[in-house]
Amino acid sequence: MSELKDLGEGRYEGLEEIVAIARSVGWGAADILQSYYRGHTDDSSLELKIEEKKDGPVTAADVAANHYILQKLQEAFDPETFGYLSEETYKSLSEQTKESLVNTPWVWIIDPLDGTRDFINKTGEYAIHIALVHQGRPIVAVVVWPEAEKLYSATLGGGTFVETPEGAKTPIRVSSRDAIANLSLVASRTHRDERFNQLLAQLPFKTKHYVGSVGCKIATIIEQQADVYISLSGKSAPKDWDMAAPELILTEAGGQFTHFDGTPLMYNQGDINQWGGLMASNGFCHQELCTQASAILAKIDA
Ligand SMILES: Nc1ncnc2c1ncn2[C@@H]1O[C@H](COP(=O)(O)O)[C@@H](OP(=O)(O)O)[C@H]1O
Ligand SMILES: [Mg+2]
Repeated sequence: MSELKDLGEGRYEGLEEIVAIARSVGWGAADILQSYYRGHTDDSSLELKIEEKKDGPVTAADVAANHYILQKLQEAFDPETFGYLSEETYKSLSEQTKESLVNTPWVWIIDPLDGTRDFINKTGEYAIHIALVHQGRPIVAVVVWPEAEKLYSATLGGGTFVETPEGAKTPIRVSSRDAIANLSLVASRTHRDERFNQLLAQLPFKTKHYVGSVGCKIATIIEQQADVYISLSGKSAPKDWDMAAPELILTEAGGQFTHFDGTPLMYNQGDINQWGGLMASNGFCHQELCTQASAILAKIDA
């Protein structure tokens, strides 16, 4: 691999080579997840074992895809230089390793199976997220939606592309709908408490859809089937690996992705939770949506 260089001011050298590797790893992981999803029952090693954990279910598919992604990335990107923050392995890291990860400038943030609940329930809405962050911000991202046979990839400043297993890589952009009353919202199917439902009920969107997996929700926005995704933490919050790759594929496709107060999401900061309200949109009414959501929440909380 040729050298990855930080040229300053958000410019990098070597991102194209890196995203090419991440894309190939993304397709490989999709094959693994699909063999579990399809349930090749003649092969008992592909049986879907499900474990209910505090943070939700973990399946044998999560574990197998995680193993494959880490192995492939670590072969290409020296673990001496690159940190690895993955949903399936984070919990088992020692406090010392977690601390040194925070001080590592280049970190791969991986969710081998986002939308595990939907994977188990066979809605087809599950995704693989692979992002490289530099000093807390994403610079390379891959999101694969296996059941749609689509892979989305982005590099900072280089745009977002979509590809199919046999097709060419083509640029993709968000919709140009620019009035809130014409926008369609996508939100979580399962992570919604009463406060979040009240917020959504008071926002004047044209339509509301509930889709599993953050990667699939952001994919529906860059495919122009929706325009806005909102996340609001409750007792629990989504994590770095849920947001890092989807964020970059949206912003490089022309959208915006921020906290309700307009500040950027920061990753690998020690607390892997992404607390509070997060707004992802096609960009046209972003500021107005953030202002409205904050005002509605302030009333709900009063
Ligand atoms: N409020 C919340 N608390 C905890 N996790 C959340 C969350 N909102 C979203 N997530 C995580 O984001 C992913 C997509 O969730 P959803 O489909 O509900 O949008 C899931 O990841 P995993 O499936 O990787 O565990 C889920 O755990
Ligand atoms: Mg996830």
